[in-house]
Amino acid sequence: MKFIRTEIPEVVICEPKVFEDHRGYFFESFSKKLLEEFVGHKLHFCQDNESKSSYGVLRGLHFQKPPFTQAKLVRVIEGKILDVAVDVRQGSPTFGNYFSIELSSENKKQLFVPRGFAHGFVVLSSTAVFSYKCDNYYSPEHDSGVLYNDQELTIDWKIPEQDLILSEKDLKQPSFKYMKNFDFQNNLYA
Ligand SMILES: Cc1cn([C@H]2C[C@H](O)[C@@H](COP(=O)(O)OP(=O)(O)O[C@H]3O[C@@H](C)C(=O)[C@@H](O)[C@H]3O)O2)c(=O)[nH]c1=O
Repeated sequence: MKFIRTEIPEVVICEPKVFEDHRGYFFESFSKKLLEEFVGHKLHFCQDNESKSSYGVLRGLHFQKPPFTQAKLVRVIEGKILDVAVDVRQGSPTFGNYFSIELSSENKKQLFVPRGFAHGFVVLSSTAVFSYKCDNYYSPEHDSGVLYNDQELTIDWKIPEQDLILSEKDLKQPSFKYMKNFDFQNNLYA
């Protein structure tokens, strides 16, 4: 597994080593030890999620409020997406910055999205199956988000606005300027 820091250093691209032969392919999709060594702290992934979406579906931008903040390790099993992580840690040198990357079943790249980031993705292929690990359990009471097309964030979602399909919830997410000063620091890692 190769790990690459992005321009937001805590956001890490993970590139598995893929072994191909006449039967197909094999790769280690997750190694707790290697990822912990690279990020420099323990990770306690406790919930795995999967969703399937069609072209233009945009899920996000989501995060859970303390004390249920979540780090995520995300990947694509089928299809292609643009994955986006926004730094919502007030006081961070990259507060309000975002990192985006294409993840696909073909390139097999994964993204480590730390706690204190809002996360979302849009589907670029006809369908996509998205799979991810979380290091905290789902807590609907702590579910929160930021509007995908917030004027301050100016995220390039790479597909025409008229093709986007969002949930009612995501169409009504608050704008970034209402982002509260959540205490992510004290909820970073156990
Ligand atoms: C996220 C989640 C949802 N649900 C339920 C709640 C709801 O009825 C249904 C669909 O929920 P949502 O609309 O929030 O699903 P979705 O929009 O796919 O939410 C996900 O989006 C991506 C971008 C993320 O980063 C994830 O952490 C998660 O927030 O599934 C759970 O039971 N457990 C979970 O962990």
